Amino acid sequence: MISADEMAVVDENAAALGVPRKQLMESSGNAVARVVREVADPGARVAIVAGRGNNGGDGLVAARFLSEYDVTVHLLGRAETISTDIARENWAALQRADLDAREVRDSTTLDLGAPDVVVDAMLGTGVTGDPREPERSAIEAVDALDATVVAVDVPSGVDADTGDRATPAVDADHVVTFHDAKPGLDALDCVVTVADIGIPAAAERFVERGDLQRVRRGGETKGDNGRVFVIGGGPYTGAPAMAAQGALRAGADLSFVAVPESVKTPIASYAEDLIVQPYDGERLTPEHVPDLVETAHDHDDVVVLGPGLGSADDTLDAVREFLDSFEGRAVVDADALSVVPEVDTDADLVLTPNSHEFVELGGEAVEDFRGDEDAVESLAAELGHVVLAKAKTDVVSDGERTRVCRAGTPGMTVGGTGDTLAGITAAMVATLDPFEAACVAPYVNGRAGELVAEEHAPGGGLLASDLLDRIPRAIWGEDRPES
Ligand SMILES: NC(=O)C1=CN([C@@H]2O[C@H](COP(=O)(O)OP(=O)(O)OC[C@H]3O[C@@H](n4cnc5c(N)ncnc54)[C@H](O)[C@@H]3O)[C@@H](O)[C@H]2O)[C@H](O)CC1
Ligand SMILES: [K+]
Repeated sequence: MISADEMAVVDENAAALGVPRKQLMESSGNAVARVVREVADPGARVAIVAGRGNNGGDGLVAARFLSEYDVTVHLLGRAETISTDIARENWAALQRADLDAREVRDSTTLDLGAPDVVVDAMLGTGVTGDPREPERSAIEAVDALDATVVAVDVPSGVDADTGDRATPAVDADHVVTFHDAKPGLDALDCVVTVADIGIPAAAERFVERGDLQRVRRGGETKGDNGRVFVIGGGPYTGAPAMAAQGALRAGADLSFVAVPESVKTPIASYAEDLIVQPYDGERLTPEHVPDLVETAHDHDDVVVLGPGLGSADDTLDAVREFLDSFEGRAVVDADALSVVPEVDTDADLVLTPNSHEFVELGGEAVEDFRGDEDAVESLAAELGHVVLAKAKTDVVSDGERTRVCRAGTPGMTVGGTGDTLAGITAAMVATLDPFEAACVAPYVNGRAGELVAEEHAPGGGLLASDLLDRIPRAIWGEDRPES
């Protein structure tokens, strides 16, 4: 089962892997034609009613695979209003091939004749709201016919995710859906064919640019896009600042940094955008914990626990106590990771171990997580938290779902890229399900590194701080062609 939103992610990932949508459309149209051949003999009259999106595009492709039938294509609107390049190119091919393809400029003049089969290629997963004209009249015309109806992807007027039927909606005898079953088709009283259209499994397994569709920028008031609260500092100062800036660059509205008084000034000097809240002393100790937990709970912050904390005994005691009493969402990184197996926390955690910390957490020692994804999956299942295992190839698992992220560049072995990743992850956790957040964050971090390498550090010498101002482009950048 796959939702329409998830299908759009997989579609774009297939394109990123070199299988463009036009190729998928060719396979989709071919699959529709195969079902038409199952339900009608050669010579039968086939009316293909096409909308102006890619659902219509599938129908236009199907027309080319039905040469032994008496096919008429009815495009619901003027060709120049076709909404995607690939559908428009398929319309042009029909015109040049001199197939009987007509533009229906006024839905009241729609005359489908008396076809044996109707292909419903009007509305698919891109439908918004109840069918509007001309699709509305066309659906009523199709339902009034005494013909076998083959719907493309989903009957027009039916919601692919919920199965809800708009008024009007097509009564289909057959539905040809693509790649995976759609939840909304289950309850329909018709024959459903799930057609493989050549999307590689990798389009779901690997995190690619399609996953960026998940990144949400929501509400209008400050904080709607997340508040991140970095608890770090201690011996090291760069790490908490880098994590806090990474969070802002990835879309968080506010980024707070709790660090020892002793390092407040250098951290505040890194970026005026950070709100530094010092705690007294030289490092995190248990007496600081109640206030930190209260602050995090009061503001529903996504916490980043760990950057630069160091591993003094009383600091690790403080981490233990924090996790014991914190019930919100947190990214746990660096020195804070080692105590996670010891505490039974109610918090929703995303753990971001490198290969050394992975073993400290109880994971199996592996060369690279790629090829040993099971090790990550079993550790996540054992700990009951999302694990983002970082290496040349990152592997993310929540104990059931496991995905692989290959984005990045060799120069990213430099110190600090784990800190930017922790901040990006927290920003994503603020608006996404923790597993999805943990999948898209390393893609963003890796893509930012690739942009740095492309622009000014091709051989190496990349600084983690170089990633920061590339993060927005990695997410919302201009290089995301319609594919
Ligand atoms: N991997 C795959 O599953 C593939 C699926 N394909 C097909 O693509 C459609 C989705 O195409 P999309 O262009 O996103 O949207 P639609 O064609 O479904 O509809 C958009 C189209 O219709 C207009 N529209 C939207 N809402 C309404 C409405 N309520 N009333 C009237 N008109 C409406 C809108 O303006 C657009 O013009 C999917 O279903 C598959 O069939 C790809 O072919 C390849 C891979
Ligand atoms: K349809």
